[in-house]
Formats: sequence, C-alpha cells, structure tokens
Amino acid sequence: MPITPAAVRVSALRLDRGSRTILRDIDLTVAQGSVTAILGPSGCGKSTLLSALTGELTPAAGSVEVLGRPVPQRKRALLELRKGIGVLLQGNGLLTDLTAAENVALPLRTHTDLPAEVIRHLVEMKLHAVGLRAAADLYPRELSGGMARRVALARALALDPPLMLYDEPLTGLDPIASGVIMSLIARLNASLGLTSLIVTHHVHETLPIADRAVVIANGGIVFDGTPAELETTGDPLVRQFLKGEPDGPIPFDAAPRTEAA
Ligand SMILES: Nc1ncnc2c1ncn2[C@@H]1O[C@H](COP(=O)(O)OP(=O)(O)OP(=O)(O)O)[C@@H](O)[C@H]1O
Repeated sequence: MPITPAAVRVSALRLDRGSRTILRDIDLTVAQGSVTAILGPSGCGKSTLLSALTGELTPAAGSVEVLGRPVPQRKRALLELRKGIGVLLQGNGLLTDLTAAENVALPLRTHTDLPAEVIRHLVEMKLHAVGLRAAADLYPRELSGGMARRVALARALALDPPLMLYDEPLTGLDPIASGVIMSLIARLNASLGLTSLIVTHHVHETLPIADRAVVIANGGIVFDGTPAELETTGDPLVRQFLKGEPDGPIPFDAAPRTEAA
C-alpha cells in the first residue's frame, strides 16, 4: 500500500510567547484527507499551535512539517508555503469596500497572473462551492453573519490550498448558520480532497464531522483519539473540559503559565 505523506507532522514542539512557554512536547501527525478538531479551554494555546503551522511563530524547540516539508524561516519560501494553506479566522477579514466576488478574487489577483476572465470564472466557482453564487455583487454589510463567513471560506479556498486551518469558525453564528458552516467544512474537505484542522470551543457541533479530536490543556496534548473515544474517556481533565465544569484539573480562569527554559 502506498504511504501517503502526512499533511502536518509536529515533533517535540515547544512554543513560547516572549519568556512564557505556551506549549511543550507536542507530537502530532495529521493524515491527509482528515478532519481534526483541536479543542481545549480558552488560552490553552490552540491558536498558538496554528501560528506554528503557518510559520507565523518560530518554534522554541522541535520541528514542524507542513505539506511534506519543514516550515521555512525565509520569507519568500514561507509565502510560497502559505499559498498551500487556507486560513479562516473568526473575524472573517472581509474588506468592507469590496463586493463578495472582489473579496474572493483578491488572493487570485495578488498571487497569480491569471487573466481577469479566468479569475472571474474561478471566483464564480468558489462562491458556488459555498452556495453563494447569487451573492457575488453584495457588500459585506449586506450579508448575514453566516453568509459573510461563507464568503471568507470561499476566499480561503481561492488558491486551492490542500490544507485548511479554521480558527473558531462558528464564533458569533446562530445554530442554523453554525450547522451550515460545519456541513460545508465537511463537504469541502471530502469533495476537494482537503485536510482540515478546526480549532474550536464548539465541541458538540464539531465532533460529528471530525475524524479525530485533540484536546490541549495545561501546556500540552491531554487527549488524542477519535470523537467516540473522547465521548467515553474517563480522564478527569478531559471530562471536566467536555462538561464545562469550573472546578477540576484545568484552571479555567487562567491560561497555563510555565516559564520558558
Ligand atoms: N501574540 C502574542 N503575544 C503574547 N502572548 C500571546 C500572543 N498570542 C497569544 N498569547 C498568549 O498565549 C496563550 C495562548 O493563547 P492562544 O490564543 O493560543 O490560546 P487559545 O487556546 O487559542 O485561546 P482561545 O480559545 O481563547 O482563542 C494565552 O495566554 C495568550 O495570552
């Protein structure tokens, strides 16, 4: 059987912010084609882990490989790698004076030399993929929260990245819009052959579409398994997180603080 390279391979990783160690001893291999939920209490370092994958944050120790190669330090090589990573942030980041179509076209205009007609066609395809072809000429202020998130998703997909990173994709959305976004993430992952990492607090909305759940707490990975294993784990720390209980092994009112070595 051919061995498929991992989409992400993190080994003995330590990430510091200033003099503080946020995460240590992180080992994580993400199979191509999978959907992984990265869960954990506020401030545990989920977004920090994503910053190491995009090369925004340089590891204090250990290694990070994305799409089969080490995350480079050099700016040019990093920009090249980032074209292969689609990022959807909770703030959407849509430019308010551009229409939905113009927002989706932006990465294509910036990073390719494609003729305007081809870009127009690609933008139509991306908006169609998120069910918003009819909204092409609307401005962000004319979109609902869920629609704006879908436009941002279409824009993140503009350059056909094989890896998608979602940072809190459901923040600010009502349950119906949340359901639409989650099923869209699952459908796009399957139909476009992507690999998706979803950082989220929304455990119950995310687990149904995830192949794997990783829980981060107290500076490291405290659970790594299938959603079914997560639901039945007896680990008190993980159970406390799942039930949202304030008292237990996770200090919910404070991020883990360990001084860098
Ligand atoms: N740019 C930064 N500079 C300094 N400290 C930072 C920076 N970004 C994050 N931190 C700190 O790193 C820790 C982890 O933050 P991070 O945003 O990764 O957590 P998170 O798990 O994604 O939290 P949340 O779920 O609330 O978004 C926090 O204590 C935060 O204050």
